[in-house]
Amino acid sequence: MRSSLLKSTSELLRRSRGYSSSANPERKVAILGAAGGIGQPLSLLMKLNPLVSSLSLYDIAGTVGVAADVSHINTPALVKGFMGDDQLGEALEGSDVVIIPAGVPRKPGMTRDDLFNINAGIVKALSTAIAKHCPNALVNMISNPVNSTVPIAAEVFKKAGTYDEKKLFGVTTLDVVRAKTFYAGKAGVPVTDVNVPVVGGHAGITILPLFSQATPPSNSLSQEEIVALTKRTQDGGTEVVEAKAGKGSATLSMAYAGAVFADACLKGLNGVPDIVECSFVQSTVTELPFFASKIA
Ligand SMILES: NC(=O)C1=CN([C@@H]2O[C@H](COP(=O)(O)OP(=O)(O)OC[C@H]3O[C@@H](n4cnc5c(N)ncnc54)[C@H](O)[C@@H]3O)[C@@H](O)[C@H]2O)C=CC1
Ligand SMILES: O=C([O-])CC(=O)C(=O)O
Repeated sequence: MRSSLLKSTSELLRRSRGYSSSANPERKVAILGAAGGIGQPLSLLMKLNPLVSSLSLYDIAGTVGVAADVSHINTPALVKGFMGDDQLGEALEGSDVVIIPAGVPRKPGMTRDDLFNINAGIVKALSTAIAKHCPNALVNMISNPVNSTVPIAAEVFKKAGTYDEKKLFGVTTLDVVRAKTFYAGKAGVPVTDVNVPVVGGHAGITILPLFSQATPPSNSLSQEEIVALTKRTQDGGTEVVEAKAGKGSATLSMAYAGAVFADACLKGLNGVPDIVECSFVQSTVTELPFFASKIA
């Protein structure tokens, strides 16, 4: 009697969270730029995510090998590779979440804004295809400069009549990941217990880690140390770009952060919002009329 009561209570809980009684809903995730430095490890991490039933790997080159490789992993997600403009529609069709790490990364001495000219065109083309083939998908924008690529996508979606501010995100979760790691090291607390809210955008001083709100709180950090932690978080991308000395920017930590954010999106779709510890730029925050004229 007790066990059947427990069973029906947990069944009720599952239902109230939007799960079916037996399995998770079918969810398709598409990664655009899947053969790149971020795309490959991100493809691996999404293949490991039990909430993904179909994984669509798209790039302009190299996806045949990446898809064959990832598809051998014995997890449920069915993997398919797609390459080139002709296959973009099929790659996107029916996607619930689209993750975009397509585009060029920085080299030492460059700012994220220096990537604008080339990445703006890539993001515009991919967003146009998303509006056509999966207008209801949650879009996770990784391509830099995020502060600009998100408004570009927003303008494309508005023009297509598919814009929904709740479904377009600039992924800035890597700033949270860094802030947590750096804070845990300085405060001497276990990193797995740490949360640090980060607000704002994803470039230099627009990245605003709120160490005053960090948990667990630390009384031992001086003002100087908090200023140094803030600067290190804001310059985290540059730290990696310089360390890689011309071989690109953060890829592994970004793939991790992208997988964390996509997982939060999938849980949100399943009725279990878990986005609190992630960080994202919403198009409404950074949107500028300037971008409307750029893509007109
Ligand atoms: N949001 C964030 O926190 C971060 C963003 N990034 C950004 O992510 C982007 C990608 O970085 P990486 O993976 O290191 O670069 P990468 O050069 O290693 O890979 C980029 C991939 O995009 C593909 N690509 C280019 N044009 C495409 C198109 N039209 N459609 C589909 N795929 C296309 C390329 O073939 C390549 O495989 C860069 O813009 C970088 O600045 C990087 C780290 C953190
Ligand atoms: O700094 C870059 O160019 C890549 C990036 O956005 C990051 O690592 O945060």
